[in-house]
Amino acid sequence: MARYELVKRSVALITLTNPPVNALSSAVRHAMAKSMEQALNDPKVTAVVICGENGRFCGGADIREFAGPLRGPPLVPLLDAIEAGEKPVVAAIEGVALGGGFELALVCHYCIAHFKARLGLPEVTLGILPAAGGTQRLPRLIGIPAALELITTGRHISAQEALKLGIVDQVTEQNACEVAVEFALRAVAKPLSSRRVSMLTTPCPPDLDALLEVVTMEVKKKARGVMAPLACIQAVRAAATMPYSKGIKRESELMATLFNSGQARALQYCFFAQRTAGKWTLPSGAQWNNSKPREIRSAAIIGLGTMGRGIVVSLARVGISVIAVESEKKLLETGKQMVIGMLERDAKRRGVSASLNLLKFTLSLQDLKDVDLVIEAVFEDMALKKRVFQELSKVCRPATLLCTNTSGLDVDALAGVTDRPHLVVGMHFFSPAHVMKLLEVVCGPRSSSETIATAMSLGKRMGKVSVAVGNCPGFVGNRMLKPYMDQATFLLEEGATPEQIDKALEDFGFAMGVFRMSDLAGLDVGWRIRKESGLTGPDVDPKNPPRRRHGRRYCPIPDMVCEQGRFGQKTGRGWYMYDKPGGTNAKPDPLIQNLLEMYRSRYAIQPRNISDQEIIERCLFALANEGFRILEDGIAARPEDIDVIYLFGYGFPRHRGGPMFYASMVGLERVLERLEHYHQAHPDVPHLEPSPLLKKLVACGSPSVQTWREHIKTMHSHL
Ligand SMILES: CCCCCC/C=C/CC(=O)SCCNC(=O)CCNC(=O)[C@H](O)C(C)(C)COP(=O)(O)OP(=O)(O)OC[C@H]1O[C@@H](n2cnc3c(N)ncnc32)[C@H](O)[C@@H]1OP(=O)(O)O
Repeated sequence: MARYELVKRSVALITLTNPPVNALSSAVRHAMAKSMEQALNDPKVTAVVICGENGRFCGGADIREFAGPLRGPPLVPLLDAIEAGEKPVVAAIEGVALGGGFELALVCHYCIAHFKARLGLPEVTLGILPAAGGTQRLPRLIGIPAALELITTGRHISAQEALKLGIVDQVTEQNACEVAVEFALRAVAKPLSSRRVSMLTTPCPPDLDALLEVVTMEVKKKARGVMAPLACIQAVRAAATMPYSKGIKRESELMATLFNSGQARALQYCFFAQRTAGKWTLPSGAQWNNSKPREIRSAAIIGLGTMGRGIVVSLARVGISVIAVESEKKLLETGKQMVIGMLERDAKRRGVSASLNLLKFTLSLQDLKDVDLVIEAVFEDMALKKRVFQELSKVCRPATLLCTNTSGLDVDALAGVTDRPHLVVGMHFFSPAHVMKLLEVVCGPRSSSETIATAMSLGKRMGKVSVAVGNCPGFVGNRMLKPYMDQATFLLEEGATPEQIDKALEDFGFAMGVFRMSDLAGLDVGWRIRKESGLTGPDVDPKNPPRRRHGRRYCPIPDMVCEQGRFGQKTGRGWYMYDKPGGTNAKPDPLIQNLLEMYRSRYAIQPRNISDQEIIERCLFALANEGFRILEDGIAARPEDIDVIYLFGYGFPRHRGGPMFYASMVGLERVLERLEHYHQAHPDVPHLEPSPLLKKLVACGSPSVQTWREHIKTMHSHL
């Protein structure tokens, strides 16, 4: 857990040995305390160097230990003792120094960082604060504004930025540990008092209160309802207004308010859920760690619409050659100019040169014969996609992978028209594809494990959070969206307004309520799909009662909104009104209010007052209920996968953990009881009928979300 060696006859080298990130588990803290004691008591030792094994200094506290009672030596006295010691201690930072790892570096009298190292205090992203003195030492070292920024955002900084800020003393391209040992030898004779950061006076701006007020407002706006950043601000205020001994107590009190909070549990769950999602498995036994992905050097994108353009940018910026195909010269030229502009802007932002040399634009599918992988991103029309896949089968070499960027169509039906169904997989990107982190990798029943491994690994290479899902209409994300949006429109019928529903969802933590989000996405897409599936338009069977389809409740209000040419932000009108087409400032529209009133009076619906609680319960429990069905159907392998999809693709608030974690936090029994209640009130809404898996979990005593998988006996796992 910590290795102790004497090097150069007088330097104690303490190496943290807790792979993969040398987290400060209780065993590591114990070993460190022993090693430090040995070093400080050994007269041969004149200086100490602390480093981490395998080129990683320290990833911070062992987050897994937060779930149970805290054991082992506390970190604060250990760190205080290191700082107070009479022998110089040098941190040799390679890889990462995060959280408690960064706090450890802050108590060392000197820091040497490898030029590729990253440092940061990401505790806030885990719902806590840096409680091993980080909130007290960092402001003393780099000042209040810079410390506030790092602590409230959790941003990682490079070694170069750390040098500029005065956090590290030297950046090296050599072995940081060797450089640190030499540095330590030179430091032996030097006085240490000015190197003890807790003894420094915090440089305090004259307008401290105004500064803290501005940061508080910013934080509240960015992370609505999230507690940890606000507690971080209070802790930093203590660093500015109190001596270290009092400030550290304040830090600890604030940590106590966060440590066992639901938000901290949710955020820590998100951290592990994201990592769990990468670990896909198939019923065949193939999985992430036994299936080798193919190397992808070249790719082709068919279609240069919004999605296609974003995918081209995502591929090119990670060094993959891309051939982009359009069907008409004008579309090709427009797409080309937009892609070039996007890549140039992206490169400028990242301070690199745009990889335009990797791009080729063509009107001919024949040019694709040698590429490793094709992603089709044409219009969401099955017949068109089938034609493209048939063509691709003819022109591409037999080993080329064929991927479809569809948001819900049958991937296996597309595989069926090719000569290589095992090489076909869905890659559902989210718009804009070069910005959104989520990728649903849709595994058809015939997709090979190598194909899935390749799509997952390509997603990772593009910086996406990739989740493997089964093949069913809408896959996971969009399948769950339907009951959520249905509830929102039913609530409109019953008396709510779009702004009331959106406010309730935004107060819950969504960046955008369902109606604002729909306006942004465009209302015409859903309308076209509803027309094509005979739910609205001339194909509706006139024998249907007006607000029913296929024996279920149906709300035609979204169709009525579209019939007025209100397609959302792009037309300047949707559920809200905007200053102009493309405007983003949503204002409630009296015309929508009129439409709702006329609608209710036409169908003799007596509007009622609807509470925010009902809005949240009906929208979010219906959402989670569909998630349970998805688990039953084997379309998602684990609740973590569903939650990750909603966190990264649909703006579900991270401090709530995702829809499935949220349901577990509310209590499955309560969710079941409320769904039963609402289903009784609305028996013609099948989505409100509690799923068998939910009932089963409640009958099993509502086990923790991490163990649900053991209770899912899927007969037809698609994953
Ligand atoms: C008395 C209690 C002690 C209190 C001490 C004072 C309090 C301090 C607060 C903290 O320090 S909170 C922790 C702050 N640190 C972090 O948030 C860092 C989290 N980790 C990362 O950001 C990344 O893992 C990384 C370090 C940048 C490495 O990224 P990479 O992509 O290379 O690997 P991953 O796949 O993310 O991780 C590999 C593996 O390691 C697990 N893991 C990573 N960090 C931790 C950690 N701090 N604790 C426990 N486990 C960690 C991760 O889950 C992966 O494991 P898996 O099994 O593959 O899921």
